[in-house]
Amino acid sequence: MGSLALRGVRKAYGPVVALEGLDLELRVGEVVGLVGQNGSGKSTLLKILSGLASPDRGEILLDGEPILLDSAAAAARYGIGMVHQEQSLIPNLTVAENIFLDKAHASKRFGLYNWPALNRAARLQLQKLGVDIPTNKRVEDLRFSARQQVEFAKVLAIEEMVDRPPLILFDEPTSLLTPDEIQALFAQINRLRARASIVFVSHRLEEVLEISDRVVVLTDGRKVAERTKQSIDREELYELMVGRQRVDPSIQHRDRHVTGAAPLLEVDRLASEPHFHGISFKIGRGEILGIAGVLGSGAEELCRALFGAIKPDAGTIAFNGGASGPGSPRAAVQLGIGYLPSDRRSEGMLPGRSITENAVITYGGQYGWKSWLLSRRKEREAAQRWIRRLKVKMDKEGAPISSLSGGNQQKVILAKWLLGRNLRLLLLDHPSRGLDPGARDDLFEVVREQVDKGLSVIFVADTIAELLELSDRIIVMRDGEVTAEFNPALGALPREEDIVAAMV
Ligand SMILES: Nc1ncnc2c1ncn2[C@@H]1O[C@H](COP(=O)(O)OP(=O)(O)OP(=O)(O)O)[C@@H](O)[C@H]1O
Repeated sequence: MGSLALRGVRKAYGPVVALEGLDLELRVGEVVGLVGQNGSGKSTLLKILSGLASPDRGEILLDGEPILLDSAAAAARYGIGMVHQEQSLIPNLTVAENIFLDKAHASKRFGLYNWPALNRAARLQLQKLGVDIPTNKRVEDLRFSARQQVEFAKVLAIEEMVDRPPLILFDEPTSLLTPDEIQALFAQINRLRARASIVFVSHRLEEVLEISDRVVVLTDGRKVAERTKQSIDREELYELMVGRQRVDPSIQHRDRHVTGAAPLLEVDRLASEPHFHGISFKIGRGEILGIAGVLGSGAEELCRALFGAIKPDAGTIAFNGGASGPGSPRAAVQLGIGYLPSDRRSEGMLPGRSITENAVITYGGQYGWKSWLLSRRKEREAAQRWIRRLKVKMDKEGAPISSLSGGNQQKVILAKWLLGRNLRLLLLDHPSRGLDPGARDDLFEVVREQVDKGLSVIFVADTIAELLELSDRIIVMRDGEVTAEFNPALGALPREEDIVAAMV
């Protein structure tokens, strides 16, 4: 049995202290759940453990001996590997190549692959997970969940390289998986548990409590609680993290009323092959339409089409009484349509620019151009109001957006849309992905408040619980078609299993 320990670890980025005085023990046979608000230091800790960042102070001990983790290769030599949230696979290489990509493997001679040996070795890795994926298939041709298993197998291949039990780090591994796929992942983690130490980072507290033996809570870079799974429940964990009690959202839902039936948007037999076809629905002013669908259901592309980013092949979009929907994102913005994409990093932000610049980028100029200084000041003040309201954790507004933690970047991108004075329809594609549970509740509160003032929202949900919590109406999509429609605003809350049945 071995153990890895952090002692007094500190890490700062300029004036921002990301981790302070952190002591943590990771033992073989144990899953440690790591939770904390956005910006509390979780990613920084994972980076330190995987050799991607070095602590400023403190030490890392392996079986009591100090070790230096100054690169990913050094971490791999000690048996440490990370299953990344955004997968690290190379799409046009085969499964086998990806599994052994960064490892010197015996199946490579004189720079050339011995393909049979490589495929055999890859099959062995996949067998450890109990999965059967063709090892000569290119990764781009696999479903997302299969790609994640390859990612997992790639990390597990570290096991053969070292003579000690591995430490496997999972960074929000479930956010793109279906409930069944999550259970399959948990079964694999359970199988692995006996011969590895595992760190599981997630904002989904139920899942953390299900899979972890011990839960560690970080606040502002410090460990504020460490509990065994038996000694804590979801509510207490939420309170420890967020610093307040959770309000039951179902009560808020009952209090909401749909403000008007006049349709703001009418979609009729809309199609964009191969993504979706025959999609028809209406959404009224002040209404929240939730869309359920797994990856590949077409829900994401539908949002893009409503924002004018994908041209439909057939059907019509009538917005606000107009005959046609937006022909381009620019036209969408002018019509009062906002869109929070699920891939915020590549589509939603300008990484080199400051937090404020990112917030005002879309609606710059909405206070007029006459008095330039006055308008800019109003713009900034409006941005600052939203940034405060959404509790963006930052050093200063002039800092680059890329210096924020993932969840806080997301809040800024959301603020960018909320700034729009003529915003009528907001398309939210997985808005809570990456947000901590408190931030997620704050976001939903903001959405409800804006909807009460007449904003309409289309929202592709991360989980069914969220869908039920926020939506007035729900449509379910599968393989590009609407397979079911539910109407919780009329009082009948659909059953979770009915929604799932229409999804998969
Ligand atoms: N490269 C960087 N430059 C400046 N500050 C940084 C940098 N990376 C992280 N930080 C800061 O360190 C703190 C911790 O960030 P970290 O990404 O570890 O948080 P997190 O808990 O993973 O958040 P999230 O849940 O949003 O992913 C934050 O205040 C963040 O702004």
